[in-house]
Amino acid sequence: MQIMTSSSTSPTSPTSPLAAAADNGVAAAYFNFRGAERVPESHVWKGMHEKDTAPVADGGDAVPVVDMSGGDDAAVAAVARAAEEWGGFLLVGHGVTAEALARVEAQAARLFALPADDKARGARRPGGGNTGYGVPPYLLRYPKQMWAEGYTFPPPAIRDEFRRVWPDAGDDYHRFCSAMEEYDASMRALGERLLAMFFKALGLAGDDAPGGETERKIRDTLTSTIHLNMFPRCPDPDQVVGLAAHTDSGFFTFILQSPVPGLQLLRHRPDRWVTVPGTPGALIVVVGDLFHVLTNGRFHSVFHRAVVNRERDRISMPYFLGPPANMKVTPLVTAGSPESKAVYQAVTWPEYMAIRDKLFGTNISALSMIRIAKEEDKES
Ligand SMILES: C=C1C[C@]23C[C@H]1CC[C@H]2[C@@]12CCC[C@@](C)(C(=O)O1)[C@H]2[C@@H]3C(=O)O
Ligand SMILES: O=C(O)CCC(=O)C(=O)O
Ligand SMILES: [Fe+2]
Repeated sequence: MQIMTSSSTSPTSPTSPLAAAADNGVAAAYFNFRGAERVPESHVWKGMHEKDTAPVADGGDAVPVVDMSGGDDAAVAAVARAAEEWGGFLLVGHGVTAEALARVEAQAARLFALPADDKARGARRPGGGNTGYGVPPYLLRYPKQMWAEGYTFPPPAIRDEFRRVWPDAGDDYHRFCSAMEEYDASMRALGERLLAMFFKALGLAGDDAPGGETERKIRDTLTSTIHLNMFPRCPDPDQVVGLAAHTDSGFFTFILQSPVPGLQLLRHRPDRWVTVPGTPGALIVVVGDLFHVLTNGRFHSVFHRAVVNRERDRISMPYFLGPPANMKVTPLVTAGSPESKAVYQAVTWPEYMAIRDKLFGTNISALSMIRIAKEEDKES
């Protein structure tokens, strides 16, 4: 079995784009998952499945489902409850057909099925932003590797980015780009609708409502990032993790997961992982840390992770929505909110990522770091 790590590739093949990237700590070459008969030590996670407990008996572990088919207003109460109690939910009746979603997923599958050298042309580059084929920098810091391949890109860059993978810009390239553009257009439109629903749920909607100005500003400047995940089937799924537990850092994320389940949400008291069903045509919404801050803690971000499967490859396509890099995200405090003052410091997305990065490996969460202590609260 061949194990490719940054240390084993870089000295021997200095011309490989992956090696060059790895030298700069930007991307690591992936292990060759295809046909792996056992899990190498580099990918073994100990104690990963400790919190795998039986679902609580009272039906409380059924992931909330929000159905938009009866109109957005009718679903606002369900959105509010799910965002407050779970920080995540299944979204159905959203108008994007299961067939359209399956088409996009099929294109992602074709990208990952390309020969390793083709994908390597798209490797993350130093100074290339959060873009390219490879492990996002934050995840590179874990001592163990995850059982996944990933490709990250901002939608406006689709055509340029994938010329790296398909330099001939043939039919495969065009089919892939069109599918991703279609996914972008659908998710962006849905993102704006859901944003409006979130604001209604907060009691802040409407142009002359207290949040009207903010809502418009957020809607008009929303940025998006697509991250394609491929979790190959694994000979020993209990030893590995597809994607380690994390919260998303932006506002909120749509996740298209293939009918193969694997996404789990963390629930508390007792701590346990709840598997999100692979409902065809459903999208999963997870609340991110900056939305937690914006709503002053009323909606909360949710820890989630992806586990892998012995029989089938699994694809997920998170679509991250967030503010532009220069926007200070400031808690919205209104009469209806349980807190009468902001309990979080205003932060930009990059500032928040830097805090989270610094705290990596500690038990301190980045959100708690920017939480305003009650004493300070009284003084201000
Ligand atoms: C727009 C985003 C959102 C990012 C960073 C950037 C691109 C890649 C995203 C992820 C994907 C994997 C988990 C995560 C935690 C990671 O390390 O990279 C995500 C992160 C975040 O939500 O913070
Ligand atoms: O694979 C999934 O369902 C979730 C992916 C995810 O959480 C992420 O990429 O941030
Ligand atoms: Fe995530």
